[in-house]
Amino acid sequence: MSSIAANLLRPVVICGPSGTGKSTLLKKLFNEFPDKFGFSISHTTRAPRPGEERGVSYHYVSRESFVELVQQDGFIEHAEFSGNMYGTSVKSVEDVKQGGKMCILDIDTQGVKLIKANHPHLDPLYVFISPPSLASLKTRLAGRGTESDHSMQARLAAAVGELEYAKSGAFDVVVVNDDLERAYAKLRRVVVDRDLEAGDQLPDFAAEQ
Ligand SMILES: Nc1ncnc2c1ncn2[C@@H]1O[C@H](COP(=O)(O)OP(=O)(O)OP(=O)(O)O)[C@@H](O)[C@H]1O
Repeated sequence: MSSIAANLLRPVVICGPSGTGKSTLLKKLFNEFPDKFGFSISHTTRAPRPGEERGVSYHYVSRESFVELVQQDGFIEHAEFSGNMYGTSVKSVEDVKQGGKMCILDIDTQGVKLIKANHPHLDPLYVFISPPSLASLKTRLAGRGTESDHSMQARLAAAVGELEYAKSGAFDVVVVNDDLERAYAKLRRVVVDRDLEAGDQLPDFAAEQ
C-alpha cells in the first residue's frame, strides 16, 4: 500500500457524548459511501446465535484465549457483560485497513485514552462530535425517548466530563452537530477528503454549568 493510500485509510475514531448524534451522522456516511468504510469485528466468549457467522458477526473464542489476548495487550478495550467477555482487538482494526477500507471506531473517551496510552501505532484520526450546547443535548436525549430520568442524569454528567476532555485538545477535529446537514457536510470533508481544517471550534460550555 502506498503511503498516500495508507494515510487515507487511517482509522477514524468518532467520539462524543451520548445523544450528540454520532449514530445519525455515521448512518448518513455509510449510506452515501457504502464501500468505503468498515467496522472492526469484535471478539466474544459467548456462543454464536442462529444466523450469526464466525469471523463475520464476531470472532468467537474461548475464555482462555480471550484472557490470553488480554494479557498480550491485544485489545483496545474489553468488558464483561452478563457473564460473557467482549472486546475490540488491535488486529481487527488493522485488518479493516488491510482489506482496503477505513475503520470507523465509535468509542467513548475512555477508549480514546486507552488507544493513546497503549496503542498509539494505530494512529487514528480523532474526531469529536459535539452538541451545540448542553441544553440541546438534553432535548435530543429526551426526544429520542430511550432514557429513564436516572439514565438521562448519568448521561448528562458523563457528557460534562467528555466535553472537559475535548477541551484539553485530545481531538484532531471537532464537528458541532447543530444543523444535521451542515454537520454532515463537515464530517464528510474531514473523514472522506481528509480536510482537517474543515472542523469547528468547540463551543464554550462553561457558561451553562
Ligand atoms: N443535528 C441534529 N439536530 C436535531 N436532532 C438530532 C441531530 N442529530 C441527531 N439528532 C437526534 O438526536 C438523537 C440522538 O442521536 P443519536 O442516537 O445519533 O446519538 P448518539 O451520539 O449516537 O448516541 P449514543 O452514544 O447514546 O448511541 C436522535 O433522536 C437523533 O435523531
